[in-house]
Amino acid sequence: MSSVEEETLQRFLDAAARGDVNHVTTLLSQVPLIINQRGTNGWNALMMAARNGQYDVVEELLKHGCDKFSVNSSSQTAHDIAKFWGHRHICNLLGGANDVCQRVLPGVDQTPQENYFSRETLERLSEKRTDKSWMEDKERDPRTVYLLFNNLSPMVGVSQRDQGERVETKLCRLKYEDVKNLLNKPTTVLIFLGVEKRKNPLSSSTSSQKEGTSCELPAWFAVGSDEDAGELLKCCSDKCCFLKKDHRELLKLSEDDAGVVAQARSVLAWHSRYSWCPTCGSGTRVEEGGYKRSCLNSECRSQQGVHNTCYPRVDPVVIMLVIHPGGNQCLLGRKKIFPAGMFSCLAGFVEAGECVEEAVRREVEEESGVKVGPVHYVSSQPWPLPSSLMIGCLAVAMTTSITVDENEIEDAQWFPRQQVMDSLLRGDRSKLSLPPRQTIAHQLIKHWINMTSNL
Ligand SMILES: NC(=O)c1ccc[n+]([C@@H]2O[C@H](COP(=O)([O-])OP(=O)(O)OC[C@H]3O[C@@H](n4cnc5c(N)ncnc54)[C@H](O)[C@@H]3O)[C@@H](O)[C@H]2O)c1
Ligand SMILES: [Mg+2]
Ligand SMILES: [Mg+2]
Ligand SMILES: [Mg+2]
Ligand SMILES: [Zn+2]
Repeated sequence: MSSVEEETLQRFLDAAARGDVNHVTTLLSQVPLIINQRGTNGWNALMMAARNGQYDVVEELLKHGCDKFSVNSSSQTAHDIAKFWGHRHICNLLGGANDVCQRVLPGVDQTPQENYFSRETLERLSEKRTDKSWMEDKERDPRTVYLLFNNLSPMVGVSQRDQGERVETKLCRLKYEDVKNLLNKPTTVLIFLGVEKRKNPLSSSTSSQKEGTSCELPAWFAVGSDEDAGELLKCCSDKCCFLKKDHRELLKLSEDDAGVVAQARSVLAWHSRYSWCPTCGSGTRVEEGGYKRSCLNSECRSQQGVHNTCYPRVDPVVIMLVIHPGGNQCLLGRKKIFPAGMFSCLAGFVEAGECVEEAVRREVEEESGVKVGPVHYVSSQPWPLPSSLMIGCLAVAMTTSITVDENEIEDAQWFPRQQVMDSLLRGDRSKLSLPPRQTIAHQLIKHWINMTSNL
């Protein structure tokens, strides 16, 4: 960032903190990108306004589409900051529909929580998946956006930002002309992801109007190909590459891009693992915009009734922060593959014929020997590696002695709340390091800390 840009950003942040709406609006019209930029302390304008109770500025920034989920270096959102400083009116503004929620569901925790991989920037329009001619028109439409995947890795461009401090990984958005030859190849898989969402989803009053307008909007497709990566990169004129096969690379995307990748990658992973009919072993045909594989054998049992083998699968996984009966410690474990010093929430696949609460109790007891009583759902997260749905819970321990199942985890311990806070909020990783903010494990831990700190 040049010194002029730095100075403009400082003036913008000061204006937000002071509540000078006019100055904020003027600077926004001159430098729109400034809206989410963060100053030296990691705070953006929304956080500054939230800290100082500047209602009008918060309203103006939201109107201009600022990112209300962005976090400062202590992992706090603007909502966390407003809550901490007691600005309830700002919490309501940042929480959106909280007032209505309080009225119809009194007592329900309203802390807005959006997990990485969860953001839906597209309207899936599932009813259009069977409309072949609409789909073909969309495929050829020059406004249509194509995302290209090679062996499940998305094609990205890499751009430097913020004086090289932060490197942003952005999905390459290709056009029909770029991919049309690839689409003709028999091994290419094409997935209809949806259409772009309208700016104001509440604006149309009837469903027929909604139908009319949504269908006009630009469509997005994912294209999966296992051909030579070097050849595929020629589809794009910009400098780009395929993300490395390390799952941490997927955590470098923006929230918007991560949401689309979660959808595309899970469906493509299903195609790559389920090429043959799981019921009779025959070949299959891709249908419904990539959301179904039908068996080619007309005698196959999967042709009758609804067969879940024909649709992309989602595997439920429970992930839980277990709280000590004393209330001031939580149970964290580590797998051998974790980086040194890192501990996380316990987790495990839900088994057939098992409810979420029982899966939590069973997995915790299997892995740590601790018996769990009440279980409370907090939030969920799609985890596209390849297609888990993480179901995040808080659970209360009934016993405290730990016996680690060494086949699954290497260690499990009770950690005092203060030590967890030091790591989470102050970045002190000398005694404990936690998973990054993009994981629901991190968000569950943060949720517990927030819940119990009278913020
Ligand atoms: N987003 C997060 O914060 C986060 C944190 C922890 C774990 N996870 C994910 O949750 C998943 C499950 O956690 P875990 O490994 O502790 O589970 P787990 O404790 O159930 O143990 C995994 C074992 O369960 C068996 N298994 C049962 N059903 C399975 C299925 N449908 N697919 C694959 N294996 C199955 C396999 O033997 C596997 O080795 C992990 O794969 C990981 O990717 C995500
Ligand atoms: Mg387990
Ligand atoms: Mg486990
Ligand atoms: Mg298990
Ligand atoms: Zn079959």
